Amino acid sequence: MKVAAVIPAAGQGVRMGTNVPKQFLTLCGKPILQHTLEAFERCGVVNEVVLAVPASDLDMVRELAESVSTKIKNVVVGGKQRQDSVCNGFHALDADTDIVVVHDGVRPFIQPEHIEASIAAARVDGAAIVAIPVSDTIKKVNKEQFVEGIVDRNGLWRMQTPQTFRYALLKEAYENAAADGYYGTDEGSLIERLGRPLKIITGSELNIKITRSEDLALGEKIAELLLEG
Ligand SMILES: Nc1ccn([C@@H]2O[C@H](COP(=O)(O)OP(=O)(O)OP(=O)(O)O)[C@@H](O)[C@H]2O)c(=O)n1
Ligand SMILES: C[C@](O)(CO)[C@H](O)COP(=O)(O)O
Repeated sequence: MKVAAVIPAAGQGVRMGTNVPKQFLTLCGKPILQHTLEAFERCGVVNEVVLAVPASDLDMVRELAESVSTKIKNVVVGGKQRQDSVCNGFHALDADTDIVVVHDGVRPFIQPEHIEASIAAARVDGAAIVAIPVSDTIKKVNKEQFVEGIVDRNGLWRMQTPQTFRYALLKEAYENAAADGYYGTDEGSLIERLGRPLKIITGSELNIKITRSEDLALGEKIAELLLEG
């Protein structure tokens, strides 16, 4: 079985507000993207890794990636939106790939067992997403920041990555989305449009997406916690 990971890391990091895109910021002494690559290096089931990065960082990332990972198949230029970047990475894969694991470059605390669980589920069900159940009260809030109403949280889960698919299914999902000009915030939404099942794997609260500046301090603590464990 050939398993490939596509890691989108071509975002601007607007919400982080730094000049350097957040995937290259230092967390516990190394770039965030390096932590992510090391997690995939530790995951024995993944055979190869494709990265999508900003055009201006292609050479720098290729050097970094090849120094920490033995699995780099290609480093490609990302696109305008996250979906474009993942799609560019997908097109760098061989057609005999069985399973594709999509994982945000800025989720550095993914544990190999969650990657493996998503792969095992995708083999059976075609598509699997790592997610966690919502544990707060959820309300709909308007632009003026007044509550419009409560949302029943029963059955609500927060989607993370990895999002893992059989190659042929993801290919069909991209073709379908491209034909309709559809953009989603995750790959799972492209599968939903096809009406295919999506299995949910329970993940971890520690698998945060580094999005805003406060996530950097939180990330340092999570890294300490994982090192202790
Ligand atoms: N055009 C894009 C946009 C995002 N990403 C990647 O998708 C992941 C999750 O996206 P997000 O957290 O939204 O990152 P940014 O788009 O960089 O953040 P922002 O929306 O704050 O600009 C990140 O690894 C990011 O680099 C990408 O590869 N290409
Ligand atoms: C794919 C994702 O990580 C699932 O939670 C998320 O949607 C990506 O973040 P973005 O802010 O929508 O780019």
